[in-house]
Amino acid sequence: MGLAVHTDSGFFTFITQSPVPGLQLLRRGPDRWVTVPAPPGAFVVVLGDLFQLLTNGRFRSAFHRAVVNRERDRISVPYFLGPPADMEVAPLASAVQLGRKAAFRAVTWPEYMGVRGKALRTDASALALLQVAEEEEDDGMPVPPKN
Ligand SMILES: O=C(O)CCC(=O)C(=O)O
Ligand SMILES: [Fe+2]
Repeated sequence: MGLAVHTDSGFFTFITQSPVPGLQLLRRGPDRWVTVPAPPGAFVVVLGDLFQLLTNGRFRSAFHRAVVNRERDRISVPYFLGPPADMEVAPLASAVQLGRKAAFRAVTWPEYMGVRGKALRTDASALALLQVAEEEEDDGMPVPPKN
């Protein structure tokens, strides 16, 4: 089973993989897929959308995908770390520059998942739907690449 390009929802994802690589991260400018090595015992840490929201866009969630091959089985175990379900996540005051507005509205993780479902149906990104002002590094909301 492979996985189409996406960002994760929580703060961080910790992924451990069998020795068959398949996880790929998108590097920007120019866009290219980079295969993440899978040394035994290693965990890959992926930043998710709620971390981007929390840091007001200072840290960006990473587009990634998983590719598989017919020759060798690949197993990966992701652990999704995020806030408790009833906790509202909003941009940290210390991440918003003086005189600027928070770029995103506050959401809980379950509320974010609802927005993400809506985003999937409309081809938008969940973070774009939660955005209320421009991000500080104003190079626009990243657009997911085509697979
Ligand atoms: O299979 C992998 O290494 C990635 C899994 C993943 O991206 C996810 O479950 O969100
Ligand atoms: Fe993922």
